[in-house]
Amino acid sequence: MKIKSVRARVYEWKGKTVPPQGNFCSNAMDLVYSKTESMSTFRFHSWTVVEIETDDGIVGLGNVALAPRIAKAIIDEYLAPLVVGQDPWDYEYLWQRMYRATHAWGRKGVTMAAISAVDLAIWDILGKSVNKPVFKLLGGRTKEKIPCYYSKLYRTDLKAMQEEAQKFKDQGFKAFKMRFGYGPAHLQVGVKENLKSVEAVREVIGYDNDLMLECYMGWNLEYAKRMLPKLEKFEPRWLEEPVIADDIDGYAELNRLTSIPISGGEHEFSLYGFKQLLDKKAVSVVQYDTNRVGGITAAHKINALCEAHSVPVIPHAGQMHNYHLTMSTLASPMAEYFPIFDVEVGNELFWYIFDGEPIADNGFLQLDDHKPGLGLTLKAEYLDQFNIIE
Ligand SMILES: O=C(O)[C@H](O)[C@H](O)[C@@H](O)CO
Ligand SMILES: [Mg+2]
Repeated sequence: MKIKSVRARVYEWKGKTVPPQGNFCSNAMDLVYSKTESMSTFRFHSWTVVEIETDDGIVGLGNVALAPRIAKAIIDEYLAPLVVGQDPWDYEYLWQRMYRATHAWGRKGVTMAAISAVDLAIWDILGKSVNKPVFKLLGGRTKEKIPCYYSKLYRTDLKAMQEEAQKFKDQGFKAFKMRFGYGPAHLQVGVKENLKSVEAVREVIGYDNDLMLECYMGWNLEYAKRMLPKLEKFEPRWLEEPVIADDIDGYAELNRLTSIPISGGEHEFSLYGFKQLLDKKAVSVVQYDTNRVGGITAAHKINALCEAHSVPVIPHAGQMHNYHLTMSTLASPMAEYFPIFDVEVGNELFWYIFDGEPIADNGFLQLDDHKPGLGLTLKAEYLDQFNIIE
């Protein structure tokens, strides 16, 4: 079997979007003075879809959501020529080819995200060519079904957050991730507002359910050190991305400082990036995203590294490409889950592009032992709400 063609298209959403309400989500831009709403930098309203076809007609589907137009350019210009004509079963060789050929300017960020999308499509081909789901090629079924946590609860008004938490608690979720809305720039008022939101959500979900707290790189080391002691009484399962991804020593100091596990990784890339996080004991929960970190070829290696360090892997953002990794290892106890809703920040946009994503049932996800590859197809229903760039 040989790779015959690589097609990368950008799906740009032109449909309705719900503008962020309230103090929506603390984020890395909060500390940078600007007249625009700080979260406006972090929109995922377009997505790159990669289709790789083999000479015997199998089509593998990959995707990438970081800097989609740039990712497409990198795939078209640099990565496609490296894999066309090659055997997809030589996936490690192909991965190294893409990684090393772009090493002078790649390694992390959008280049690794582009490599991830190609690698996902290759693994989709491998599964389809032997009529097995990808997780059966990685380690098989390690769970009867995958526990997942409800991930949204952006910082709107407290009553709305409580209603949202109640709605999904009633749907059987046993774990919830909420977003802080305030950081260092909001002074003591922001500290109080952050604590009020955690108290409000705990009031609804109680202490028999897990609560995770998301900072999305919006704090800094000094602010996090002030906040952590105040948060301990709420018994969070983890505090996520309290500092920017490059502040690995900051992560490590926080992770040593308190009983609250520090999590991160959705903005880290490659096996080497996670070796550094783990060697420095910078995180207690690893959250790579398989469509960013280097695809399944890289994520599978990182799962083994996390197992050796006894650090759980709970990949960022759910989605099928992550569920196969979670299903295939005991090192990954659960998955993130974004339910489908009107397009807002855009984490949920994949629901409008792909068919085949599992719907959570009573806080669990199920994968099909007999659905080959990643198990996704392209959805036709919303095509008229996308501009598609070939
Ligand atoms: O962990 C997450 O789900 C991410 O940080 C979100 O993708 C981001 O949009 C902030 O909520
Ligand atoms: Mg996050």
